[in-house]
Amino acid sequence: RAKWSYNGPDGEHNWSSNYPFCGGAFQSPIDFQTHLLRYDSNLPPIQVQNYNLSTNEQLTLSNNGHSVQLSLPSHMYISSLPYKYSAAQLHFHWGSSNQLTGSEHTVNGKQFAGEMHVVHFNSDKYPNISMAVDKHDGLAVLGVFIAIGEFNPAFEKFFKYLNGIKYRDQKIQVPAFNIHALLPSHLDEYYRYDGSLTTPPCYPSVLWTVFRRPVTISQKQFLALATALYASYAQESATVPLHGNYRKPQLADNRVVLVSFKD
Ligand SMILES: NS(=O)(=O)c1c(F)c(F)c(S(=O)(=O)CCO)c(N[C@H]2CCCc3ccccc32)c1F
Ligand SMILES: [Zn+2]
Repeated sequence: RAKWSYNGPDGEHNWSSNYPFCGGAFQSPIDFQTHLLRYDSNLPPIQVQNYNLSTNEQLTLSNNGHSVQLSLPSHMYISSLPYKYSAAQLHFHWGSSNQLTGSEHTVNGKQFAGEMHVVHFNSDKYPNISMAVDKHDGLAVLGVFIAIGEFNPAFEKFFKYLNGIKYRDQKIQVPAFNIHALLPSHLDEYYRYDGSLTTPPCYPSVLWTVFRRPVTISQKQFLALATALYASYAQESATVPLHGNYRKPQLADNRVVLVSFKD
């Protein structure tokens, strides 16, 4: 597997030389420009099941060198889509300590401070995410914009452990908690389009649902996320900070973005 990063010689402009899909169609993220949007009254509110995990369950929090990810049990799922999509993991994209612009999707060019992705796979058709990841109906990702505002106690449930996974491939077990509390209000208002993984191998296998409303975390919480982690291994002398891990918006081509809200 070729290495890739968000800047330098292995940056996104060169992803397609090792990962051909990254130069293909249906790429994500995109800019939700008003003229691309089409209201669809048939889009139901997003419904999720078993997101309220019990505290005696444990989740694996890890630094994979590209993001901070939290493993999720497959008994969590989305029930309002044409297939059952079971949870796999959630992870984040952010800017840097002085750049409050780290979201992947944007709204009329507006970038939020960060973005959370809850990755699910089609468990009606595939036994696990590895079998689903490159199929056109394989994945469904919930995108949540992150804005700076009130302190968010739900995010603190795992932000407080970030110093235990400062370096690449470090992982720790953390007590599970109510993942639903990480989602914004109004799960009935969202953008919907067919797209891809936003990291290599960029498979065009994702049904994207990006909620209209952001969640907020405090400036202090955002700084912890933006400054705690390294993309480099613990024993490496040259540390590489992990920040700015967002792909730029891709061409929408003639894709329509459906929206579940009118105004
Ligand atoms: N933005 S995004 O497209 O949602 C997105 C990321 F940005 C992202 F960094 C990851 S990663 O952390 O796994 C690092 C690089 O793949 C994923 N992983 C997914 C897809 C790849 C295979 C796989 C296997 C198990 C669990 C999750 C995933 C990802 F889907
Ligand atoms: Zn992501």
